[in-house]
Amino acid sequence: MKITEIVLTPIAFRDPPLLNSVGVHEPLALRTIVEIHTDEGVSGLGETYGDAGHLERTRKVVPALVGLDVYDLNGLHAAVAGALGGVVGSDQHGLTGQMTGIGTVDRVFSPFEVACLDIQGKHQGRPVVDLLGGKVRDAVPYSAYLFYKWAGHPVTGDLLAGSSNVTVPDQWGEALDPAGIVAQARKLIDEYGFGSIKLKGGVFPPEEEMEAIRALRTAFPNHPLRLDPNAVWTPDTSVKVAEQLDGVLEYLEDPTSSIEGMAEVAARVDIPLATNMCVVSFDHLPPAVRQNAIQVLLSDHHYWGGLTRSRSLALLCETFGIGLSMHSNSHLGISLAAMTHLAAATPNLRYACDTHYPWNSEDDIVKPGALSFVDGAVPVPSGPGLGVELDRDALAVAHQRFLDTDIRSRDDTGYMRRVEPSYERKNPRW
Ligand SMILES: O=C([O-])[C@@H](O)[C@@H](O)[C@H](O)[C@@H](O)C(=O)[O-]
Ligand SMILES: [Mg+2]
Repeated sequence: MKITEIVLTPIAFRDPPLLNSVGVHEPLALRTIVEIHTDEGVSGLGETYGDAGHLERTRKVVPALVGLDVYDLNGLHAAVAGALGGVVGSDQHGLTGQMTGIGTVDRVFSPFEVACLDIQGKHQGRPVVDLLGGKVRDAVPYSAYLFYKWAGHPVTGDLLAGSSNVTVPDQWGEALDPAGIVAQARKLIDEYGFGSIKLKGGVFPPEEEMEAIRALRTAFPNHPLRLDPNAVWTPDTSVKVAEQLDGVLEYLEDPTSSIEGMAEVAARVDIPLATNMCVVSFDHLPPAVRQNAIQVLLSDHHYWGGLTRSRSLALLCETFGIGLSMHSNSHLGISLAAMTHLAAATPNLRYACDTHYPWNSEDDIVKPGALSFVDGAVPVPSGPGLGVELDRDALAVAHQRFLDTDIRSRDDTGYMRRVEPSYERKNPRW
């Protein structure tokens, strides 16, 4: 079954002003939608990052993939590696860890692999979960992903003109203190039924973020809690926080940077440490295992080379006694479907997965119906392949948004500086 054509459509969708350790989300986030067409008339979908560098690398490999068989995933991976010719990318904002050569290949390969699995599933009349080993759960639990945030994006005349005085409030409201974070959690949990909570930290001094965690514990006594400051604490600060939140958090995510830094903290604390920053490609695993740096890995098929490689990663984690969770960046429904099929086929994925979806779902480019949240979990779409269909009108709107904006790469720090010119990026900050 040969690939006859690949269409890449860069899109932009609205994103609230979510704060993190390097700044704040811009009003629009970028993705690229991948459509693969075949000589048998079956087509498949993938979704990946939309930043300029990644888009360019993704475009670069397309000619090498046309003519290949959608069942030859090894051949496709080799073709991507060959076309990239050893190039090493960067995610610039740096929140998904340091990229390596193999990590770059895996990142570019991923949406093509997902689209090929979508085609294989449609061809065989089976959902993707069946191609990954079969369903071990009917629905995949996700966590309420909380962010400190402004009431809305600052606006003066044009969208990015930059004054912090005027804002257009969004439906989520402001969350800059424990009460705001608890209110945000309540809204997400009321609407989606989430049974776990993650707070994106690294925004305020650790004492304030611990206060927010304690407020969440009081408000939601039975919800497992996580805190993720994206590696802006020193090892000593990380140890202090871990000691004070021992018994409160199910895991502490990326408190400090590097495998060595995480190993130092892990040796001094009891609380499990999780990462989606210091172990982000296969060549990071041996040193992380040798140094006992992490207890939980947040996998992410977008940079671990797609769904089949993520299944291999799960097995490696099981082998080395590392727990498995799932990471998310801003994304739409094709990614949510892929994440759900993967998690449903991964027996040792025992933590609720992260998802940004509630923050961005209003601009989704898949037709409604296939994806829903029931008690905080997404039932595995039952249709063949990924089980989702493109909404061509919504895709056209999202592509036009991309054409109309100047944003070509995610730049949380640059956007923050337009609003607060004295903002400095620091690592470690505390
Ligand atoms: O979207 C964000 O601000 C997150 O901080 C994201 O970029 C991270 O990659 C991610 O969610 C994480 O868990 O580190
Ligand atoms: Mg993280």
